[in-house]
Amino acid sequence: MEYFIGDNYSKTYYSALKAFNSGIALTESRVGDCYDLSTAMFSISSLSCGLPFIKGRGLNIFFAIMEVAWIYTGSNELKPLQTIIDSYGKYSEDSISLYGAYGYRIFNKFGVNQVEKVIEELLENPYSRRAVISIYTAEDLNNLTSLDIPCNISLLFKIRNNQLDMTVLNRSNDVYKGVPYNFFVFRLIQFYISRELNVKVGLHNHFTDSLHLYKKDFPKVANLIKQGEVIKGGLEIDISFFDEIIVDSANIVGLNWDSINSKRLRWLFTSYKKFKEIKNVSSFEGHNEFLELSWFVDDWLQTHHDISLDL
Ligand SMILES: O=c1ccn([C@H]2C[C@H](O)[C@@H](COP(=O)(O)O)O2)c(=O)[nH]1
Repeated sequence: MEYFIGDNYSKTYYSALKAFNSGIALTESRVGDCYDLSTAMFSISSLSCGLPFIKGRGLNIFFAIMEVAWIYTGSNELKPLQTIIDSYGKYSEDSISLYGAYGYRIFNKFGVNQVEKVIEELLENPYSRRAVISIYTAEDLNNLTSLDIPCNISLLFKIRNNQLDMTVLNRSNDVYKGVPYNFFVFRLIQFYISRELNVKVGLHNHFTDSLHLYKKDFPKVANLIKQGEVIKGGLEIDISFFDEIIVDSANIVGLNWDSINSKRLRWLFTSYKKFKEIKNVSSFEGHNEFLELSWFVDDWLQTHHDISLDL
């Protein structure tokens, strides 16, 4: 078992990438050969929204925010995610919905709003050890040919020291493409519940039974490691960012980007739309006003489009 413990998402995530630097045996998997580190546990104490920033990683900030808003609205529709990542349809059986959709399972699918139930339980019994959100179900075992079986299987909440701790249980985790987005989306659920309970947001624990890196992504990770430290001392966006995403979640997911209330979110999505049309960096005009987001945008532009905002 590997442990990655820290007070900064970017630095802790970076230490997990570094763990793939040493001779781990290559194993086969459903979707290609990978290096499997086996069980791993992250435990992060931070006041950020959970999105790691590593220069050169080229994380898709537009997708990350779309996914978190999509989960918050309890949707299982493919379209919002496909709007950002064209190829996302490969995870859908009917080209309309996603079988494993996390938000749909958390809020709707089982006829229980599990977030509200957890809030009720912890308000009534602050010492409860029964506040559990289930994502994976027995039904999934009967449907293993699905293109989208949930990887994060349950979320556990406990109030300790007047803080809301969360433990995410994960069965299978892609360290490169899965972990950063998984941190961010479940951090929103932790934030929302802690806000409703009026307690501080606490530890973010994330256990996986398989932390792996696909062979095809190994050179990119090796490059990040060769390049050295996390730029900007591990940039963090404050967790209050979720307040803005929650307010605008329907506009984000509904693609009504001109109507987004938050200035920085409206800038992000309308600029993105313009960029898709004109493929020119000028679409991100005014970026200096939104520095934290601009670091992500710039890294995405540099990594995937070979252009820069010159921050
Ligand atoms: O939220 C998710 C969803 C998927 N994956 C990755 C883990 C695996 O690499 C792959 C799913 O493949 P199976 O474990 O289902 O074969 O996607 C994640 O890391 N997080």
